[in-house]
Amino acid sequence: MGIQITPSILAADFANLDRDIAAVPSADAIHVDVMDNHFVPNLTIGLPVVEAIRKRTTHDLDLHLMIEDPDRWAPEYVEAGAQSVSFHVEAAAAPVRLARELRALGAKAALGLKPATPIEPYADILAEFDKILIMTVEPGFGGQAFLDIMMPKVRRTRELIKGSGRQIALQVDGGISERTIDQAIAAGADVFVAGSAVYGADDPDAMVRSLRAHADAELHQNHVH
Ligand SMILES: O=C(CO)[C@@H](O)[C@H](O)COP(=O)(O)O
Ligand SMILES: [Fe+2]
Repeated sequence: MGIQITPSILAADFANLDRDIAAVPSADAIHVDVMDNHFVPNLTIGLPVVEAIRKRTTHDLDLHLMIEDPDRWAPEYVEAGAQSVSFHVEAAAAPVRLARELRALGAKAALGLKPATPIEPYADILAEFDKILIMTVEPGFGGQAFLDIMMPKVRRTRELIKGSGRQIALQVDGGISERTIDQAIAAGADVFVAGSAVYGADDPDAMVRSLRAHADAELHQNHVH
């Protein structure tokens, strides 16, 4: 599977999404944060904007739904053109049924966990997912400080993934930068969301490549995965 760097357009200019998505050709996918002002105290974009983005880029779209009632809405984001849809376990009524529905529609299904949500209760359903998303900030806003206290959970999740014998990606989201990515990779993450680090850089695409180089170097040094 390898390392993946997925820039978050939450830190882009929402009036210039076309330009800012085109500014990161080295991205493995574009991370799109959907917030509904209920599951998190912030409001971003929804289906019409995802449909519009889909027409403007050939990159995969990695949807991160921070919304209530994902059981109702997540499949619609596959119809809108997403290749991967993450929903939060704290919000889902029937996470296994929803994961199966997303996969049946042809998308990857990912299970998201807020910082205070432990992974252990979900050990038996991990194999239903293509990816686990461990939040390394409280969801809702970009530009927050990386929570290094989440690294034990990332390690435990990597162990559970190994135990499952499946190819399941492990994504971290929040506060990822050249300074913090090493800790996350050492803990076992292989997919990295970066918003402010990428779009706050003078050259966003150079930052994507730099983050990947950091991750590759740390991976080879530690042989963690
Ligand atoms: O899901 C979220 C925030 O809730 C993220 O995807 C942020 O967009 C990451 O931004 P940075 O922490 O990298 O600035
Ligand atoms: Fe996100």
